[in-house]
This record gives sequence, structure tokens and C-alpha cells, in this order.
Amino acid sequence: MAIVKKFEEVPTTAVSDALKGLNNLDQTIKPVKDDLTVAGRATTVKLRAADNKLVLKAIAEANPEDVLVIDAKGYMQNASCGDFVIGLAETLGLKGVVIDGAVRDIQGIRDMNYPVFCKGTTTAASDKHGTGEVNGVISCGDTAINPGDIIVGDADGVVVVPQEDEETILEKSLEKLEKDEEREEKILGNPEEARKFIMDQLSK
Ligand SMILES: O=C([O-])CC(=O)C(=O)O
Repeated sequence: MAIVKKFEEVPTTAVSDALKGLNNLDQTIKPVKDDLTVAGRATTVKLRAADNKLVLKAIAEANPEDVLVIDAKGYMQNASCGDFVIGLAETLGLKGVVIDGAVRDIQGIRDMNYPVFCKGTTTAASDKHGTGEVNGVISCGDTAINPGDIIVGDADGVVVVPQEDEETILEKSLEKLEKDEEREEKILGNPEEARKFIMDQLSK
């Protein structure tokens, strides 16, 4: 199974633990819909505030199944995407969109059932000048992202797995997940085990 598919099964919390909490996008970048998750390779675009023309170029150049990651510098007054531009990404097979900035047409985006992560909503569109860069290294949510890195997003937020470490991080994430599941099964719902666990932790 391709590695990206395997990351689809892993919660962001386990990936975050495997990465020692070093690659979490800022927590103000939140899912529009809590029940949607995403995992895919990053196509990146860097924008100047209030200029979103290059989002179209990034969508056109992305591989299907990529996640579009937009560095809009946290700018909130003008939207990097509305429901139409998000719809173009979906139409061309991208798996989701992550934005260090704002969207508009939020109701339309909710209705699409398509994973979008952003800082919030606004009413204003952006201008279409085209300043910026597609598929360079970007900063999104105070985190460096290279094209091809794996983006994992769910209700808790978004983490990025650097491409060069993806095998190790997948392995560590799965180990962490398994350990958490074993611990839950053994302890939760069992007062004696729960007390023993707490006392053990406190004695360290
Ligand atoms: O066209 C734009 O810049 C934003 C927009 O309204 C949309 O995507 O629907």
C-alpha cells in the first residue's frame, strides 16, 4: 500500500507524537468540517496578501491526490479561496486544501463535504495579480513545508511529515497508536487498573 494511504489511517495526534510535536501547524488552522480527514502530498503556493491568482496555477500543476497548501501569511481580510476555487481543486482530484489564511463562501464549502483547513472566514475576495510562487518551500501555520511532504489533517488540526523522514515517522506513529490502544483496552473501564496506572505515573 502506498505510504500516503497508510497515513490516512493514522490520527494527527499519533503523527504529532512521532514527530515530537515539532511539525504541528499553528492551532488556529482548523477544519471547516470536523468529521473530514485528509492525507496527501503537498503542492505548495506562496501568496502575497490579498492576491490569490497563483492558487489557480497551483491547482493546475498539482498531481491528483495532492493536498494544496497555501501560505497566505495568516492574512484574514481577503479570502485565498471561495467555494468556486475549492470546487476547482476538488474537480481536478486534489484531496484537500490547507490555508494559512481565510476562505469565503463558508456555507458552500461546508456543503461540499471536502476537507478544508483554514484560520477562518471573510467576505472579501482577493485581487488577481499573480505575485508569489508555486511549489517552493513555504511557511504555513509557522511550519516549514516542502512540496511532496505529507500533510495529515483531522479534527485536531494539521501536521506535516517531511518527505525524507516519512517511513520512520509512519512506523513510529503506528507504534504509538498501537500502544495507546492497548493501554486504553487494559485500563479504561477498570477502576483497579486505572488507579494503578495513576499511582505508577505519580511515583516516577
Ligand atoms: O474567486 C475567488 O477569488 C474567490 C471566490 O469567490 C471563489 O472561489 O468562489
